[in-house]
This record gives sequence, C-alpha cells and structure tokens, in this order.
Amino acid sequence: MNNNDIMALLAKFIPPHWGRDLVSTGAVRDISLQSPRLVIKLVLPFVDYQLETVLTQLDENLCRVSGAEQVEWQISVDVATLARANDAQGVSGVRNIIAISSGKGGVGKSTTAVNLALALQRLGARVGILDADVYGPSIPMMLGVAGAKPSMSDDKMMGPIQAHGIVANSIGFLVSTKDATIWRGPMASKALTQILQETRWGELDYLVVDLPPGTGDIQITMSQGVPTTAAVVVTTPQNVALADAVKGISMFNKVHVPVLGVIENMSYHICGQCGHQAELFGAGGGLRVSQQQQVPLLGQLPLDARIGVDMDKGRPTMIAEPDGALAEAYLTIAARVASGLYFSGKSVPTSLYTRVI
Ligand SMILES: Nc1ncnc2c1ncn2[C@@H]1O[C@H](COP(=O)(O)OP(=O)(O)OP(=O)(O)O)[C@@H](O)[C@H]1O
Repeated sequence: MNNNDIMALLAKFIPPHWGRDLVSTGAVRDISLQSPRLVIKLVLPFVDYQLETVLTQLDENLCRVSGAEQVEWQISVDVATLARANDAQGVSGVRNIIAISSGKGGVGKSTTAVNLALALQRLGARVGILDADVYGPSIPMMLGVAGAKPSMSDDKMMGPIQAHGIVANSIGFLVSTKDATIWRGPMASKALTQILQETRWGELDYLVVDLPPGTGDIQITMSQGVPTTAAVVVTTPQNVALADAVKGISMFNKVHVPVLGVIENMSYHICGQCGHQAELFGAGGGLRVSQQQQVPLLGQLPLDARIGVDMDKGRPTMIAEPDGALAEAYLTIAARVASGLYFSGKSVPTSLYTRVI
C-alpha cells in the first residue's frame, strides 16, 4: 500500500461544511492497513455534523487503492483555539468566544443562541453560554433554570449553572432587570466583563455570548470588552430587521470582529394542518444581506410554534425534539459556525490563550 496514493485521494476531498480539504486542514493523523481494514485516524480542529456518513463516499476508492476490504474512520475532535479579534483579556479555560447579536430586538436572537449552543454540544464540543442581554436576560428561563444562583467560592469566582449539558451564567442570575435597565453603556460593559472573567467556566471549546440587541454604543463597548473570536448576526426576513442586520455587520467590521454569517430566523411558516409553506415576512432577505455584505447565510429557521413553546417550558427544541427536523437545522448551522470560525482566523497555541486558574 502506498500512503501517498491515499493522501492524494483525501487531499481532493472537501467535506460539505469545510472551506478546505481533509489533508491541508491537518486533520489526517494516521493511516494504517490492518488487513482487511484500512484505518484512517482523523483529529478535527472543529466539530462537524454527519462527517462520518459523508466520508463513506471515499471508501470504495480507498479500498481500491489500498487493497483493503473496508475502511475504518476513527474520528476525534480537538477544537483549535483561534486568535482573538481584539486585545481584551482572554477568559480562563475558554478557547473561542462567539458573539450572537441582532440589529433589532425580538428576532429570536436568544432562542437561536441557546439552540446553537446546545447543537455545538451535541456535536461533541464543550460549551458555555453567557447571557449578556442586560436589558432582557432570558436565558435562565430558556434553559429551565430561572431562579438559580451561581455558587460563590472563597476566591470570589462564580460557579456557572449547569443545564442540558452546557454551563451558563447570566446577568439575570445576579441583578434584577429593573436595576439593569437604567445602566448606561460603560456600566453594562463593566458588568459583562466582570461576569465573563469571574465565572469558573472550566475548559470550554466554545463560549456563546448572547449580546443585547442593537448596534449602539452599548453593543460597541460590549463587543470591545469581550475577547471575541467571531460574531454571528441573527435576523428575520423583514426589511426593517434586515436593515438593522446590515448595521450589525458594519459594527463588527468597524471593531474588526470577523462575522461568520447571518442566520435568518422565522424565515417561513409551515402550516401545521396542510403543510403549506408561507413566507410571511418576505422571501430571500437573509440571502440578499449575506450577498451584499459578503458573509455566508448560515441557515434559515422556520417560524414554528414549537420553538417558542419548548423555550417557554425550559426545554429548548434541541432537547425537546433532539432528532426532529428543527434540531437538524440547528445542527447544520452549528457545523457551519464551527467550521466558519476555524477557517476565519489564525489558530494559536491553546495553552497560551486559555490559562486555567
Ligand atoms: N423560529 C421561531 N419560531 C417561533 N417562535 C420563535 C422563533 N424564534 C423565536 N421565537 C419566539 O420569539 C420570541 C422572541 O425570541 P427571543 O427572546 O429569542 O428574541 P430576541 O431577539 O433574543 O429578543 P430580545 O431582543 O428581547 O433579546 C420568543 O417568544 C421566542 O420563543
């Protein structure tokens, strides 16, 4: 067997959510013929969805080249740490921070952030979520842990709340919304920095940060105070939301945070009775924005009553219906976010960036 022939086959293969092939990504770690099997060991620098299924397309050719009768793919994940977009101090143990924002309120940013965090976890990552939405912290309720209080240790570090396999902290656990609504930008930003730095997150591959909606001073200060790796913008297809999504993308461009793309939420409605699909808020808006702004459209999610109902019960759709079509949509978006993040920046040594205290 000639390993070069096998590497040549692998080097031609670009998996669906990837920007590059298996070999140049550095994912191929070992190839060995253990007759009758060809064993290929991959270590992925980001989580992916359904890669195993996709890779079987290569099996026939790999068997022909190697003389093996079957291919065994051994896949594990070691999420790469990407360089941060700004000089803000890194967070102990946290490899990458993904900011979720929306130009306009009420477009489903928090709902999407929670399901995205849970989808990343399902794909094998260690995930945390920080609810930085000072003016409407909804994540405690969405995760079914409203009223919980982070534990406090002697060194004044908070222990995050555990929910559905991820860890969470929220301004909502710590101050009343009434107190927070009168905060101005610097104060909101200070509270965010504090909660970010003074939580014992543990080892995380991705920390998802749910920013308050809008593109004003508060959001700018906040995005500068957080050692963000990249951002995602959530919008609905309505013109007014799209205009604000463009403002959101411009804001991140101004502060040099890479935008991984746009998620269009409430894109269409499927009638529960007859299955008819209706574009209530107009069609193609998210795609137009993504093309104009030259960022990917990461996915479209339907307006589906179950998404809201599940959230209200504290069991997000990713948990309530883990094998349903909606979960599949979130998993696909999560895979695009994870690979987009990896390909958007420069990998750095994890040990330098994620000092654990
Ligand atoms: N795809 C969807 N289908 C149906 N309902 C949805 C969907 N996405 C969000 N919702 C519902 O819309 C409402 C607003 O969602 P959410 O709180 O996530 O928005 P937001 O953009 O974070 O709001 P805010 O600007 O207040 O932070 C919630 O009641 C939520 O359950």
